[in-house]
Amino acid sequence: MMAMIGGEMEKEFESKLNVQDNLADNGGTDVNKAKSFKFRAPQENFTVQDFEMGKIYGVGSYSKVVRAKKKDTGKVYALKIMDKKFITKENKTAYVKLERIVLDQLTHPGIIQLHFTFQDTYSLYMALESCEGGELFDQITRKGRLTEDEARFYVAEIVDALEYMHNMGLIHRDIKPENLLLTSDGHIKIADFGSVKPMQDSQITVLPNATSEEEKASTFVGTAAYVPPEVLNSSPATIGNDLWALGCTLFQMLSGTSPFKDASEWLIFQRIIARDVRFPDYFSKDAKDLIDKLLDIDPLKRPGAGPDGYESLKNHPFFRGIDWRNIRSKTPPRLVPEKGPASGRSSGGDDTPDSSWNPTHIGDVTTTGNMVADVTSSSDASHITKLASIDSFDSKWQQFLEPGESILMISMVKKLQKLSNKKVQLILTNKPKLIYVDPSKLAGKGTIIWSDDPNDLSIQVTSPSSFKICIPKKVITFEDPKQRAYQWKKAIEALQNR
Ligand SMILES: Nc1ncnc2c1ncn2[C@@H]1O[C@H](COP(=O)(O)OP(=O)(O)OP(=O)(O)O)[C@@H](O)[C@H]1O
Repeated sequence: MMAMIGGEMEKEFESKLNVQDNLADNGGTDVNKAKSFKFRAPQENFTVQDFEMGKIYGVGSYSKVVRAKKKDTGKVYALKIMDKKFITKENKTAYVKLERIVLDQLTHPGIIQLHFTFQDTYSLYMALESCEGGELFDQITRKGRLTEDEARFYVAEIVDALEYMHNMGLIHRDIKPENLLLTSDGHIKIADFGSVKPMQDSQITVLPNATSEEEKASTFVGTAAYVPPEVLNSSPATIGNDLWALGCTLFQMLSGTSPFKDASEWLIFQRIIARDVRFPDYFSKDAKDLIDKLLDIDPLKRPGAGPDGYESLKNHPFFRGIDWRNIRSKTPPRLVPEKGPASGRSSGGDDTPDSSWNPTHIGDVTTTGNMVADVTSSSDASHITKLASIDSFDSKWQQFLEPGESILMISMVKKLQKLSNKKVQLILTNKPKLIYVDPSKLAGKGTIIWSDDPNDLSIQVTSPSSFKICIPKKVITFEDPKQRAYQWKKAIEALQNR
């Protein structure tokens, strides 16, 4: 019975995702149409049993990325796992296809490489080059802010990769510190190509129907804080989008926060449209000037987007001394490791045998499809947390909302308790409602009773990353690694005073 259901699902999914078939009947006039296309990164017949699953690198809106070591070769990959049912239900097939086909055609040391793909009844798997150094975002958070030399190193590597990508006719559209990953030795790799947009004259082959639902509905693609003003005014995407986002990213490296920060997306958009940007005094003249130019309201005036191409960007005084031809041979800034139980672990080379590997944590395909276990959250290898089964894999927070209710703010935070700290998803809705959810079990863990009266509900910020929510007879302490404590306070108080 299970097999039949699985088989049906696979067929349905295949019909939506079959690249070769789509290409074969392509009669459209798309600029990037292909009569025949062969993937470079092969579609393998592997199964999850061929890998030893390790820690979870991160969770995206429709995927989970897990460290996975191929048993026969010992090679380590970042396995991006996507639940077919979820992707189909959420109309994300266009993103998946696009990311797969685009990554397949890109070869640059500053861009994450796709090694191979495979699938089973429930999931699609993309074996990506593993970035052991984590997100640039976390380096900024851990260091507070970067020195100008450190920022210059990272921005130069990003510029080098963007130049390649833009020359290939691709706009990334979601450049931000979370999508800039670091290798174990600290070099930058651009990741997350789900929002990519090929230009008219792109050298990249895409599918004729590779337009996402959001695109068709012309809602904006990307991340609120890094989106340029013209996109908010529904102008078509240009490479200027990425250059604006680069300006925001440099600002964030140097200051610790993005330039257009506010409590809600709507307020952020107001700031972007007004180009309400204020430079801290400690930014150098050159850094201010470069950011100011990258944040030009006119996308064509942003350095890199004008008629002289990338020369005007690379020749900017901020980059004085950069040897653009040998950029990847320079020594990267020191990486600050994560604090906590995992920090003592070797974050070193992909081939380093890792004592936390445990043969018992391989996916259980017999009962639930695929289960993966997080073995690195504790040095004790017997501590194995089973993650949500594939059915609830990646399911969104929507299930905790009523019809018409929408999320105003959401953060993966730590709820500090006497004996143990719990990771929870804290959600504030427009109802207003304040709840926290267990992200792995996808179970509601608590509701903080709402009151407009600050005597019955108040929020105290104790540092940029920690805050307390005070309700009658109870104080709940949270830690937000993304340092949004003040934003939480602002958002809750704004709702109380609405
Ligand atoms: N190659 C990789 N090596 C190491 N970690 C990775 C790699 N690719 C992704 N990650 C981590 O996994 C997380 C999830 O990645 P994914 O591409 O699925 O989604 P995302 O970019 O975070 O979100 P969304 O899809 O919602 O835009 C990332 O935030 C990143 O921290």
